[in-house]
Amino acid sequence: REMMEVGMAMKVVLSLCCVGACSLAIYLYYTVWVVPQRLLAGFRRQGIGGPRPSFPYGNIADMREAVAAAKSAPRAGGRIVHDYRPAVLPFYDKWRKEHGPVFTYSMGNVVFLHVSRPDVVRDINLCVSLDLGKSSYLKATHEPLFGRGILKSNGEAWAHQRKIIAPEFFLDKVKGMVDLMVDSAQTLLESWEARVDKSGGTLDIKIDDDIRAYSADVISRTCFGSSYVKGKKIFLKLRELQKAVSKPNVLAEMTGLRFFPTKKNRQAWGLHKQVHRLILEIVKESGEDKNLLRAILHSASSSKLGLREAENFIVDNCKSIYFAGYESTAVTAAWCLMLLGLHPEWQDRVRQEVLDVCGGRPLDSQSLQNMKNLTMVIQETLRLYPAGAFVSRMALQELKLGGVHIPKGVNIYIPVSTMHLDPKLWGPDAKEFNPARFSDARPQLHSYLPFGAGARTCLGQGFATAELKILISLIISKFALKLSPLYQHSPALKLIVEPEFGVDLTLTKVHTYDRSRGYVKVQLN
Ligand code: HEM
Repeated sequence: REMMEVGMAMKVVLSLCCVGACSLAIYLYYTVWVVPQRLLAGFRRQGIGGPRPSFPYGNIADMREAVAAAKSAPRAGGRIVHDYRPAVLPFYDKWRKEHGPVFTYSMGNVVFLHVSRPDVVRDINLCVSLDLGKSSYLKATHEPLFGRGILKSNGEAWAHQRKIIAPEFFLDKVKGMVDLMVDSAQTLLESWEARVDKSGGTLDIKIDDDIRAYSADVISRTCFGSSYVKGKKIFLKLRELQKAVSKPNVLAEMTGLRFFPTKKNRQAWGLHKQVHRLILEIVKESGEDKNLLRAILHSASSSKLGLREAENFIVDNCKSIYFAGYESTAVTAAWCLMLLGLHPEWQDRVRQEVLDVCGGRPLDSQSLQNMKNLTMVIQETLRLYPAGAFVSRMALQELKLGGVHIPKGVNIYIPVSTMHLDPKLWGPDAKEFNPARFSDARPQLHSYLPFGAGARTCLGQGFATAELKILISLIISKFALKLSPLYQHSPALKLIVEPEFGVDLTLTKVHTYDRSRGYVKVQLN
């Protein structure tokens, strides 16, 4: 009898396990396949199609195939092609040809709406509702890098962070940072000058590390009141962290589970802990300067947050600023110098302009404003090489934009380069470097998106522009640049689009700075 009871109990347990396993399988099938299929069917009913997804990864295999094919395709025979889409996002080109400028695709159970139709983009730009948030795709993968800081948060939490951080980048604050930025640039200029002199007047140089150090120094000093030397470890760790999380963790994205101790996860968690500790050290040592760090600390201490939450609030927002303010500006400066190296005629125009505007006086915010050619060169760099490949959003509630009904949970991706290279918007020379196109006041307001769109637009835009103008004007007024034969043009999408092998330039000194006479032309042999 006892044996029978044990047997019965075993049967019950087994049956429960079977029921549990079946329910889990049905649940997974429902979330991974049925829900996204319903969303896609809803779009098809509106006449919006897209590539057919396969179970369970959607269109990921198609995307990988297209990337592999693009990698093995022959290069443009040494010619520099500014359109980075075939190299970086080859699948979009194919899908856009097949399905038009608005189409759907899926990655795992996440549904994407690709939008490159100007009227829909304009509506996204104009939408200020909190129901349109940041895309949650890759949130699990990127968690160690951004946490719940301003870059990735949504709703009231985001609005609160934006209110604290945005005023620190208003124009009057940026004006007050110009001297610090010029100071940071001196280190780079002096080191390049010494190296050019040492090598007999001309130097081949890979510029990226020096430019990153400049950008890191600017952020450290202006926002955190500390020097790059102090912040250096943070930047190095953040860059490692960026590399560690630059590939999607598909399993974590599909299941929401991030606790598998895979090698990549362990590496990212370790780096995250180290950065957390380093940022809190900077906080402890910070003085009473009125800077961004003070504003964040003040907000954390006046909110009703527990110690742990307050620390996370501080660290996540500092990490977001370190990352946002450092990478994209450094990469944009590198692309800009590459383009000037290719276009000596624009280099001459900018050099002359700097001499005319400054006349040997130190740079200030007014002279930066008067540099029209330089402004156009930077705008054109950001049009051809926008660091952010997409503007990404998510419908946190059901929305209607540009006449398209978008259900809750759908991710909206605007491919920035496609908007920037559209010949209907920018003319037949859209793929060429022609800064003069920006001589008309703000062309293509809603289709020029290097700093994003609408309520979530980059709040460091004025800061970044000042920082870029200072660096480029000082470099151009001292050196003539030529693109080195060592340069390999290969834009690559890491988290942002960067030159895969860096930028190699040949520098020759053209002016030297004399305290009494300002910039003095160097006599070239
Ligand atoms: C050339 C340099 C830069 C480029 C190309 C750039 C680009 C962008 C882009 C595309 C976005 C997303 C906007 C959107 O989704 O609509 C963004 C957001 C942001 N950027 Fe920048 N950025 C640059 C420099 C900076 C700097 C220097 C800072 C600060 C020091 C900064 C701080 C931020 C912040 C905090 C956000 C998040 C805004 C929010 O979600 O409310 N950026 N940036």
